[in-house]
Amino acid sequence: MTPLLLRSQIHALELAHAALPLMQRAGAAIAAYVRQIALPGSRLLVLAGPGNNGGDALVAASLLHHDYVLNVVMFGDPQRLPDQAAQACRDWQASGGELHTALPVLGDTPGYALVLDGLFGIGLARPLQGGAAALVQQVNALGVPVLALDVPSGLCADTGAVLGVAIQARYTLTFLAHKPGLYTHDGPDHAGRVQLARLDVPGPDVADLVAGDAGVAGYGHLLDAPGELHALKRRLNSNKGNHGRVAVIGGAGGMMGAALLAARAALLCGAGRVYAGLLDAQAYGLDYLYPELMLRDPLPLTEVDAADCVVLGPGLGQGDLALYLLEAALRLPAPLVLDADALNLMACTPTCAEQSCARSAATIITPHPGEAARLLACSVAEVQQDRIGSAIRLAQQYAAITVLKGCGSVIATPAGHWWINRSGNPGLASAGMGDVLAGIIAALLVQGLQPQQSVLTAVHLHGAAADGLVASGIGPLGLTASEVGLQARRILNLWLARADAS
Ligand SMILES: NC(=O)C1=CN([C@@H]2O[C@H](COP(=O)(O)OP(=O)(O)OC[C@H]3O[C@@H](n4cnc5c(N)ncnc54)[C@H](OP(=O)(O)O)[C@@H]3O)[C@@H](O)[C@H]2O)[C@@H](O)CC1
Ligand SMILES: Nc1ncnc2c1ncn2[C@@H]1O[C@H](COP(=O)(O)OP(=O)(O)O)[C@@H](O)[C@H]1O
Ligand SMILES: [K+]
Repeated sequence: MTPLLLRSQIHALELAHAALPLMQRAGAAIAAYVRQIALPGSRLLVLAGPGNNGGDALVAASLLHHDYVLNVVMFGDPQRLPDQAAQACRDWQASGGELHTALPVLGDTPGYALVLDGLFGIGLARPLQGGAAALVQQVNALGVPVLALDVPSGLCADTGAVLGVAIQARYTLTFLAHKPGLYTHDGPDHAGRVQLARLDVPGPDVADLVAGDAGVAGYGHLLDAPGELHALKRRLNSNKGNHGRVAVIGGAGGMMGAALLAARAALLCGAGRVYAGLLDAQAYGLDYLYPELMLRDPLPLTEVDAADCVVLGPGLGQGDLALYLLEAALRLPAPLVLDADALNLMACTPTCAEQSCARSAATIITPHPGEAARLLACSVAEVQQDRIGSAIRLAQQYAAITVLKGCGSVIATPAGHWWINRSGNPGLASAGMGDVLAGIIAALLVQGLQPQQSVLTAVHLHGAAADGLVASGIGPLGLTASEVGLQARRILNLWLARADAS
């Protein structure tokens, strides 16, 4: 899996390799990339900021000078550039290059083929305001493809939060290592296609030694592959009893669909037996589409007691029975997946955190940002401003593997390990998708994957299913959770066959 480094960890890597000509290498990588995407002779707009990100842009400008028409806009005082960037600036001027202080008016001359955004990189320290914000807005309004250098200016490399306003790039060439902010929250909307230029610096072993902020164990990983699936391979001589029992509890009045979606997804992803304990007194005794499901009254907890994994929450409601079931489930010795209303109930029942921390089996919580905000007693905006930190805090507060859902779902463990999922698309932004995810996690878990591996694989599979459907014209508009469950089955079996063949 691809490492993701926080800014503090990138700085550690940079320090460890300070003797290398990194800015020269970054400039060369930019120039090579530009040659791939812009025709020689075309006009380029180069934005150079007040730090080393600007230095990178200026080195590239010098390298591209002979083959392109370049307009370089310097934001900030060139006299106050850091040493290497100041040298890059002198080199640019020595080669006859001009520095503009504002976007040149082009008049009748042909427009820009490409903008190189070297305003701010990982040194962005506060929201863009005034001249910087205006420049970014002007550039976004040009409607010209932008190549962001390292990070789109205005985007926080650690969190993917837009600080004021941010460059809307078509491409991002990022240096040394991938940054989490490119892959979660607003990052993917601003970064476009991301490519890494390692600058001939070996992997992030050094950064491994650097603990991030409080609670962060080290660098994270981009979840861009399914991982080890060997445990899912079935013996020829197997029976349903070998493939685990999932119990889904939820489906109060008007919300039975949520529990059925989770239960069906568990069935489709291979669980040997799936029970659905439905709170709705009017619940049908049968799921006509999937009569394989065993629909029960959630009380007594007989099937639940025997389950190898319990999913509690889809359509659960927040009444007295729901709370009773939550507290009973927290006492079960089986792994537990808590979603939706189970999380809302936990947020307003302080004893649940203590109960969750005391459990011997794995606890998995899958909040969307709204549920996470309730659990952390903060606003959704605060959760989103720091999705990695929020996921780790939740994992620690509940001693639970946590999936903070949304664009670039963040998975975190109580030990502070973290991942960002790369699969998925906004077709998933529709009702019922979270229920399907909970069911998939449980199915993988009861079939023998370890809890952490179940969560990572399920999250990636869920997104990959949506991506596969969108690629075949089903979605993003109108993609349904039921279709994602079916496609997850197809992809999981393909992954398994591929793993088997290799
Ligand atoms: N790491 C490496 O190994 C390598 C790094 N490289 C490159 O260096 C980049 C990091 O460079 P960097 O540290 O100089 O920071 P950078 O992003 O240019 O910005 C800092 C400047 O911006 C200013 N500033 C900040 N926020 C602001 C705001 N809101 N509004 C206005 N101003 C603001 C800030 O001013 P101050 O906060 O001091 O007032 C300071 O002047 C990195 O992204 C990569 O491109 C490559 O050369 C390859 C090797
Ligand atoms: N824009 C998006 N990009 C990628 N994944 C998304 C996006 N929006 C939603 N998802 C995914 O879809 C699922 C939605 O879950 P949730 O919000 O709990 O839905 P529901 O409560 O309706 O079941 C999560 O797995 C989430 O990560
Ligand atoms: K930039």
